[in-house]
Amino acid sequence: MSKAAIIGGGVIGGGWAARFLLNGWDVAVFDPDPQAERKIGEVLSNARRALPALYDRALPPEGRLTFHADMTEAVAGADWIQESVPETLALKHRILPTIQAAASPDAVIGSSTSGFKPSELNGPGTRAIVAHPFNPVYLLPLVELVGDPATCARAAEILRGIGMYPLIVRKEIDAHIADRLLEAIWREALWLVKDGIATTEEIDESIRMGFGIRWAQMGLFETYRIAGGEAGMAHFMAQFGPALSWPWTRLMDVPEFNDELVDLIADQSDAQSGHLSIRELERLRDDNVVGMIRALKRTSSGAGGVVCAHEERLAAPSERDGLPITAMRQVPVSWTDYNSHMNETHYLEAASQATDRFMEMIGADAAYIASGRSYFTVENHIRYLDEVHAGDRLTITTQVLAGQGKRLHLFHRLWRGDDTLAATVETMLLHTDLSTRRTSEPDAAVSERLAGWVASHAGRAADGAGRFVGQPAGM
Ligand SMILES: NC(=O)C1=CN([C@@H]2O[C@H](COP(=O)(O)OP(=O)(O)OC[C@H]3O[C@@H](n4cnc5c(N)ncnc54)[C@H](O)[C@@H]3O)[C@@H](O)[C@H]2O)C=CC1
Ligand SMILES: C[N+](C)(C)CC(=O)CC(=O)[O-]
Repeated sequence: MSKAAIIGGGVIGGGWAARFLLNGWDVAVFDPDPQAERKIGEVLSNARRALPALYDRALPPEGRLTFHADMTEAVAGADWIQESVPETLALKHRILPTIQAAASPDAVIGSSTSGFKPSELNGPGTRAIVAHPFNPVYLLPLVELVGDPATCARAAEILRGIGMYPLIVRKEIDAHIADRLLEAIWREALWLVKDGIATTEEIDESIRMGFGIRWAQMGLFETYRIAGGEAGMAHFMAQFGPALSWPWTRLMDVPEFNDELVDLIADQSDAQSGHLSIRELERLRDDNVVGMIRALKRTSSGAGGVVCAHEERLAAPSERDGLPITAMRQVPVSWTDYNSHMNETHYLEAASQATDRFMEMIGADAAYIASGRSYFTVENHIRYLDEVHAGDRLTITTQVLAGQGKRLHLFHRLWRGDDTLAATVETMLLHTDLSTRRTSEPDAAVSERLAGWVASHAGRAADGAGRFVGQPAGM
């Protein structure tokens, strides 16, 4: 079991704790704030409802969370130590030598700093790298890594293992890459509010109704390439380049940071969002982010591509009761309904995932389908046996009832994490030629693999198979 030590458990430390914990790491937290345990508990309960919802496979079982009054005790034996104390260089200079002294020689020591360079953070004898994440750390994959190349390479591999996207910054620079970009927008936004051009709410609308949606899927340069039309990037630059010297920007100048500016922004922000608590806003943000990343999974773009790659790495047991496990996943909140349990449609969605996996197992995989052959479902019978709730782990086994010629007859069992049989889904499929859309014989290799499964499941009981709707119990 791997262990992470989180030094400073505020907004970002809490997010790191959740990211590691929900990916099966043990997590030890040191934070002198007496409220730290409560705050991390609240962040964790938001993370538990959001992170598994990105995945169509189950995450590993959660690790163990401990809180420590002594920093060296938290750090002892950790494979990854993440410093997330406030953004003050003097404080980081006090903390890092203590971490270094207690750390295992090969532990990665990361700092969440938004802006300090490794050469500023490290003094004699400390060897921290920058591992700068984005809020919410448990959902957003990006981590900027800055520092010693060998340590960054090792850190990158660990971060991929917990579903993150490490971006190694080629040369250290104040505020790394993303925060330099964010700072430019932040500065311009502050000017617009201070000068009475726009309110905080209007600026937020200008982002979320337009370019904010674009950026999640293609970033800046690819979007602008498209904006150049068929002539592409060179044309885009020729057309909009002159604006660089027009009065479109005040980026070289910053508004004076004083109480008046803080009050102006804070008052408008309260008017805009003060009717929701921070935890409510976090849940709203998380639900939206999950929905967007799931949409990006369909084209394996951006953060969606990172989740797809991570999903491939998530190992699942292969067998239960002598039957193959064809799906293992957690139930997202979005699958539940007004009765506070998993809605009927998603029993079929989960079973359909199991059918797809079984098709892969007999060689009717993506390449086979691309070659013009597939299976079409012609009938399903679902028995809803018990309730399933958000966050429950579902394990699905698949039994082959018949598999000769064009016919493939499957019986899926949906097991809840507490070993309760929650549903069975009986599915009949017919092999189909995708060019004629008519049934056809599978190819010899698929038939042969299927025959192997038929033989190994022959004679097994399948309680509940072959039932019809309305059939009295016990019949
Ligand atoms: N808030 C954000 O959006 C982001 C912040 N960061 C960086 O993460 C770091 C932490 O920022 P936040 O989490 O926002 O701050 P925060 O104020 O929410 O949390 C800081 C935590 O550190 C604790 N702390 C204070 N002194 C400590 C000490 N001596 N030892 C251990 N813990 C101590 C505090 O009790 C608090 O819980 C900063 O370096 C910041 O630049 C990075 C990415 C985003
Ligand atoms: C405002 N901030 C500089 C602390 C922001 C970050 O560092 C990253 C983020 O999550 O936006």
